[in-house]
Amino acid sequence: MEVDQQPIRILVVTSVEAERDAVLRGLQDDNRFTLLVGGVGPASAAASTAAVLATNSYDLVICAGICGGFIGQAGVGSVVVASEIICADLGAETADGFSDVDQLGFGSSRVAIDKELATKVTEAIQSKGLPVKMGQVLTLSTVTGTAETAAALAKRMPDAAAEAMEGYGVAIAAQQRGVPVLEIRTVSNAIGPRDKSAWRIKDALVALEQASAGLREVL
Ligand SMILES: O=C(O)c1cccc(C(=O)CC[C@H]2O[C@@H](n3cnc4c(=O)[nH]cnc43)[C@H](O)[C@@H]2O)c1
Repeated sequence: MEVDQQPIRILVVTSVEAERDAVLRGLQDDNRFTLLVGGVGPASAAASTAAVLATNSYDLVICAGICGGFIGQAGVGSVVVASEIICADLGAETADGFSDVDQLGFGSSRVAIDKELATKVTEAIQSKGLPVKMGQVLTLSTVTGTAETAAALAKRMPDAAAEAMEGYGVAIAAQQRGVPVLEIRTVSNAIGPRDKSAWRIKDALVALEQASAGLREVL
């Protein structure tokens, strides 16, 4: 007996409405995608995502939005597709520095990504003419706001490309349901001294729209 192939169902979680609207413009009414505004920060993102996944079935969850880029890794206006999602402040401060929960023996602060899928998405976004890289995306509850903290974080996490505030929450909710997850971020600001007036939010939202158009074509 031949079984009809069902279309893939994808849940995209953003933190705020402006990000959701940018993603929606890029997706152009593609009904395979459901958009959720999950709120700012990992707790709100996790709870919102888990609530939707409890009553609906999806094949893929994507955390999408704007982010800060590490200087020399991801420039303003560029796109980062997560190779790994890492909660960078989940652990303990010790006399010898930061210990993550993996070292403490309490689970993991890292969520793995399907590299083949992330590579396909990265290539599709690149085909839209956008600067894009695959790299670790950190989740933090507190936005980095000084040069000193930025330097310390870059030293502790040398392979990180970007930081944002929701990826790990979305990823844990998806992981607990056995659903694969991606994180796609566009860079609005360099990570460092806080100056929100310098954030290029409009440019990052335009890049998010274009990246979402690429996403639609590859999935
Ligand atoms: O003010 C606006 O018009 C506006 C439009 C869209 C988004 C925003 C946000 O403030 C989004 C907050 C969201 O952005 C992520 N983010 C951006 N830069 C950083 C950063 O340097 N470090 C950490 N997170 C960053 C984060 O995920 C926030 O939830 C405003």
